Amino acid sequence: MKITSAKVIVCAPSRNFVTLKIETDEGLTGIGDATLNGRELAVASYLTDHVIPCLIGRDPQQIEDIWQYLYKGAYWRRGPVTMSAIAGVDTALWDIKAKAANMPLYQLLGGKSRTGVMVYGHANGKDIGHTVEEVLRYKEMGYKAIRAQSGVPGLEKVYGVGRGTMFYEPADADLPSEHDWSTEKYLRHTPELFDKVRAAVGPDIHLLHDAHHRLTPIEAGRLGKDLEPYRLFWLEDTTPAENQESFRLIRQHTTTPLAVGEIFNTIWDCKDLIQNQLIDYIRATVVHAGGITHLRRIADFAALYQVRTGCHGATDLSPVCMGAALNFDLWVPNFGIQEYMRHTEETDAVFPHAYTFKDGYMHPGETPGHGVTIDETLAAKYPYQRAYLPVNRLQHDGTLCSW
Ligand SMILES: O=C(O)C(=O)C[C@H](O)[C@H](O)CO
Ligand SMILES: [Mg+2]
Repeated sequence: MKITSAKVIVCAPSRNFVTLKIETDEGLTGIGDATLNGRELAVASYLTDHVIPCLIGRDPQQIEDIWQYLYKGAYWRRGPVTMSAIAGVDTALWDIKAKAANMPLYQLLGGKSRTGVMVYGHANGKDIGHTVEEVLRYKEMGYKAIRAQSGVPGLEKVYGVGRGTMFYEPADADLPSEHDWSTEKYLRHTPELFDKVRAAVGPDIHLLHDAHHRLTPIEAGRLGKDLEPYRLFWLEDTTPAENQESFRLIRQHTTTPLAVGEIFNTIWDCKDLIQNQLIDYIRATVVHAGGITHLRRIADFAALYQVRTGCHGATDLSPVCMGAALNFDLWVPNFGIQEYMRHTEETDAVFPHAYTFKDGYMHPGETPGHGVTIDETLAAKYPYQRAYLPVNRLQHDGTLCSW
């Protein structure tokens, strides 16, 4: 088999997505997600200008060799743009291989290890009362695991709390919007939020929370300790993880399970975190961590240290990534949980998919490949629209801090 052509499709059905489509001389095609929120066109150019010319004529069945060729062959390794581009290629190649085998991708990976993929949904409210209502609404919809985020008194805009309740979308402006931040207000408010949420939802629902990189390690330790009575499934991204060693300080202070890694792009970003057992869940995902080929490597390494997977699954990861991730999740032995933030109807129409949700669990479906396609005619009706993630400033003096 040979790759005869490949193209990048950029479209914005409610938000921007970058999709790579690969065609072969045997009529099989595959698609991969290569979306990098707020930097989409950089990946599109990387693919079109630098990767696609190297793919033509290659055998799409040699997935590992093509992965190594793109990773080592660029000389410039790692980084979100490079690794999202490689992920787009890798996902499309796994799609083709599974179609050629006439199997859903999870079968090719080794078959299913569970009956369904437990997912967590996002309950967001403007205040504690509203968040409690939303958590109960998610419980009613069948979710077994729910992330709770709430507005903080005295802060105007807070990560995780959007305008709508089902489709929170942080990339909301054609220049970055500005949020304000106060760690003191957040740390006062969050234990009270979980006190109320846990009392309302009962002991059996898994609760999660995302601190979105805003705390120092010692503040993170304090928050983890304050949340211990509410038995969280995980506390995510408490502090930026460039310095992997800093998680040791958090660990020394709390038994609340820790998750990190949605912005990681290779195994090197989490090597120390995993081998020192400083985290419990690794959030790396198909699209930003080099595709199925590399994510599988991270998960196998994590398994040695009893670290489980918890793939990122916000709306900026396209249904193509979701389909690939669900096939991965159904197979991976050390699975923990999968994030599931529903896409809008417009997005779902552009990306018809085989995956389904029922009673808190998802299934990738039985369609050969990863089970997601793209309607190119419909996609063309939604041209790219520049959209940035917000920036954050300390409320008291305007210092730029992590968003
Ligand atoms: O879903 C999450 O946990 C996030 O933190 C979402 C991120 O803010 C989003 O994917 C950024 O593009
Ligand atoms: Mg997050």
